[in-house]
Amino acid sequence: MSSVNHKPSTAGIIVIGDEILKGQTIDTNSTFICQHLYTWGVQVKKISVVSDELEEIAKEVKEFSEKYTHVVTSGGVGPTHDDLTFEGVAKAFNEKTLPHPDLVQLIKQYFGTDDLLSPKMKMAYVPESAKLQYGESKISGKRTKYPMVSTHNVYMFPGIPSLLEGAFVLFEDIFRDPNVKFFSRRIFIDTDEITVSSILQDNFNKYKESVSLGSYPDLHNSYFKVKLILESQIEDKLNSACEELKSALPQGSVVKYDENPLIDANEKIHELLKSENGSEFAKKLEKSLHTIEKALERYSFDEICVGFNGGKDCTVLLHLVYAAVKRKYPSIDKKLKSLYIRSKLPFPEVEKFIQIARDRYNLNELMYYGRIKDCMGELKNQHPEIKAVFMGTRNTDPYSSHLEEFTMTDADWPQFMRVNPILEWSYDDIWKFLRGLCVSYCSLYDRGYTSLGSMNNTHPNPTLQYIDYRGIVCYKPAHQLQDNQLERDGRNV
Ligand SMILES: Cc1cc2nc3c(=O)[nH]c(=O)nc-3n(C[C@H](O)[C@H](O)[C@H](O)COP(=O)(O)O)c2cc1C
Ligand SMILES: Nc1ncnc2c1ncn2[C@@H]1O[C@H](COP(=O)(O)OP(=O)(O)OP(=O)(O)O)[C@@H](O)[C@H]1O
Ligand SMILES: [Co+2]
Ligand SMILES: [K+]
Ligand SMILES: [Mg+2]
Repeated sequence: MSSVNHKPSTAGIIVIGDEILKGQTIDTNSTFICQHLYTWGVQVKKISVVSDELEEIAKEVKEFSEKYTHVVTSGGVGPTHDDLTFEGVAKAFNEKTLPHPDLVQLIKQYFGTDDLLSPKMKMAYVPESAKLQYGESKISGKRTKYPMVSTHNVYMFPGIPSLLEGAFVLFEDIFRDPNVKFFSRRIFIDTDEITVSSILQDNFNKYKESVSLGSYPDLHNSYFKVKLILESQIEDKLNSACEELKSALPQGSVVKYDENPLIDANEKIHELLKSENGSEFAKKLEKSLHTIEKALERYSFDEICVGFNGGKDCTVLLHLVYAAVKRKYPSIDKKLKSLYIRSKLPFPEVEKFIQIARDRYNLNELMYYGRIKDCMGELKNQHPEIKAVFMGTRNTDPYSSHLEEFTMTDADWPQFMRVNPILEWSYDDIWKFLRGLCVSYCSLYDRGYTSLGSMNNTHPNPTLQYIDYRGIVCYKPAHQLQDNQLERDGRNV
């Protein structure tokens, strides 16, 4: 084995395309490439975005190729006039482009033309010294149909994210540095950067030979203010730096944070249950899990749907149902359905959170506008397969004291089974669950809102109000509300 402090190989990434410089497309390819190169032990030194101009591409490729071990490009390999990557790379090495016989053959197979002047054939013109590299599918073990073009130390990938992502991971062997492994640790703190800057500086100075330390504030996180990332190739050094830093930070400022409570969601919920062993909360949580299990026995995956409007109660509900569904159907490829009935004046913060949750929980969101009862009728028409709607209703909600865990909608409503797994939960229980598992919730709750309706009828809860040192009116976060009875004090209806 070679030395642990082996100098890592380096890489530069060149993203090619006017659409990115005009802000019409968000570049996700460089992030994807960086994440993979990092885990493969390669240090990315620079990312550059260049326009679809031959000179620009050639100049950047030349410079990157001289400076870094590897150069990865994304984009500009299609058939249209603005796809100039192959020509640009050729120019960087003072080469011409020539049609590569294998590519000519491929294009003939796909498009049925072997006319060397056809625009489709443009994709076959690559730098003279180009090599074609075929990946091997990780699933079938077969050689991929379309090759990656490389020359010297430059590797050219398509710009379409799904194509780039599919292809890039197949070439791990080209990039992976077997002598390098990065270890990393994260510390989350709930004080601001200024308070800890001198502590960070001291730790950095002491370990700078072997450990890198980064500080990343997050202005919108409900759980921490700053994320600290320590990295090293030497695990022992990393551990000492990390331990020393933790004890130097102000007492109580380090918070336990789970960056992805959806991973092993079911196991984590059961850990919470165990840690609350025997409490009232644990009993209610256990009963909720049972209700959800029963519902999943009674109704098939297609027959269920989660009522999700971005509120705290349905956030708890969604997380519970998600965990149970994952457990019951571990390899299902269908999306869980959610129902969102949009009010006339939704808060933008709520809408944004609903979008984030939709992506995170991989939901098939069915959205309707108008009165709830009418929307339920539309739902019935468009999705006759749905029989049951999971809801985050609690007994203390208006008109809800009579509800049971399974209650049909009222006789004069479109008929659905309402499944209410968290009926008995108190306001505090809701926060114990969300904060105990680090589940993300709508940002309005951190600004004093304790229950959410529409913009025209919802305000921050007056009990949470205080005046800060500048004399400005502020609100404490919802989870700090003392009197559970006052939950709806910010609501007009
Ligand atoms: C899926 C679903 C089913 C509902 N079924 C009924 C019902 O059968 N009878 C009823 O009076 N209200 C029903 N409602 C309305 C709710 O009781 C309640 O008025 C609505 O969720 C607004 O709550 P909020 O004022 O706390 O925001 C239903 C709502 C939803 C989302
Ligand atoms: N517009 C809606 N679209 C879909 N489901 C809804 C809608 N309104 C209410 N629900 C369902 O009814 C439940 C009860 O609504 P409620 O407003 O009390 O709770 P919440 O929105 O989850 O949280 P909060 O009480 O903080 O507003 C929700 O949890 C959700 O399951
Ligand atoms: Co509620
Ligand atoms: K920083
Ligand atoms: Mg609500």
